[in-house]
Amino acid sequence: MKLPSPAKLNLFLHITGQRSDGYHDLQTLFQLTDFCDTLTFDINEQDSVSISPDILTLPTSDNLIFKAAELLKPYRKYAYHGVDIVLEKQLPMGGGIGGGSSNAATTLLALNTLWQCGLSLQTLANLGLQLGADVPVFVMGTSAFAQGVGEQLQPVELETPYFLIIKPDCHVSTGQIFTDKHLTRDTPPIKISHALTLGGRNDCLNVVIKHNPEVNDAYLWLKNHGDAKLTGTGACLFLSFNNQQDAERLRASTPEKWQAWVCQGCNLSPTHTALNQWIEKNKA
Ligand SMILES: C[C@@](CO)(OP(=O)(O)O)[C@H](O)COP(=O)(O)OP(=O)(O)OC[C@H]1O[C@@H](n2ccc(N)nc2=O)[C@H](O)[C@@H]1O
Ligand SMILES: Nc1ncnc2c1ncn2[C@@H]1O[C@H](COP(=O)(O)OP(=O)(O)O)[C@@H](O)[C@H]1O
Repeated sequence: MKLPSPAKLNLFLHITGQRSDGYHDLQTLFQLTDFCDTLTFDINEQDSVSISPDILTLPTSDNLIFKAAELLKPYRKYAYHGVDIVLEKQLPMGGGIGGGSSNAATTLLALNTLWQCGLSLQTLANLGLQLGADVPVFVMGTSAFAQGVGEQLQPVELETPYFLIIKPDCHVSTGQIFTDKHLTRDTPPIKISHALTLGGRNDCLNVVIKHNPEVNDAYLWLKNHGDAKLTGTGACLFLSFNNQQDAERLRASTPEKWQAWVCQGCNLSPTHTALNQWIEKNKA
């Protein structure tokens, strides 16, 4: 089973409060995209989980793909079933586009079918939340307005523009951003109708820029060309376009020190589209 694993963008990200466990309450608009990793799953009968090729900076036991598979093991129909997974990585890691969370969600969705676990999407999303706040949106598989830490999801139909995504050459620590005392933590909650018509801003932007001069440089450059935004806690920035040619043109002139990609927004996750096709094709 070969499935795409998409990136998300946070079209805005408001921090509305802080919980007693230290985590922050958010309101965000998740837009799914067609910018994807690819995962191939091959069931084995040795009860083992393998991931190839190795990622030098990421031991297998820390890989969210491995953690997702281990989380699903108790629900397998046959306890001897394992899986060999090949990961074709395209999405930059730790860039605020949710690649790790997306890979975890794709693994939960694939193995729920291949291991015949029979869990509902909501149960898979609840399980996935243990791995990261962004896992549920990828499991549920639609662009969504999210609240809580990102697990209270209301599916939405968004426009599907093209995006230029750029990645400054630095790694933003999400923990450092959320512990900065200057972070805005009291944005008044908005209603979904407001979110869909008027949008919002990214409350993390100023703190991210303060700690990461490379993000500041890239933000200033992108801002010259339109309404530049930060996704999640960065480091990636993005700009939307009505047509692909304009996005490609700006990508071609992006300074070489920054990675840059063009993709399109989508309302249904490419994982779900491919999984549904696989299920249809493999019906007995
Ligand atoms: C900010 C968001 C928005 O989509 O995206 P990313 O930039 O990571 O993609 C997510 O909510 C990121 O959630 P998640 O992926 O679970 O965060 P982690 O990297 O595990 O969080 C690192 C640390 O940040 C703090 N943290 C994280 C999320 C949150 N809602 N409140 C927090 O206070 C916690 O101290 C946590 O230990
Ligand atoms: N399969 C994976 N792909 C990417 N990152 C992973 C994966 N498994 C674990 N990680 C870890 O999760 C961190 C966050 O990754 P990612 O979801 O890509 O970024 P972000 O949370 O910034 O959107 C990475 O820095 C990496 O250490």
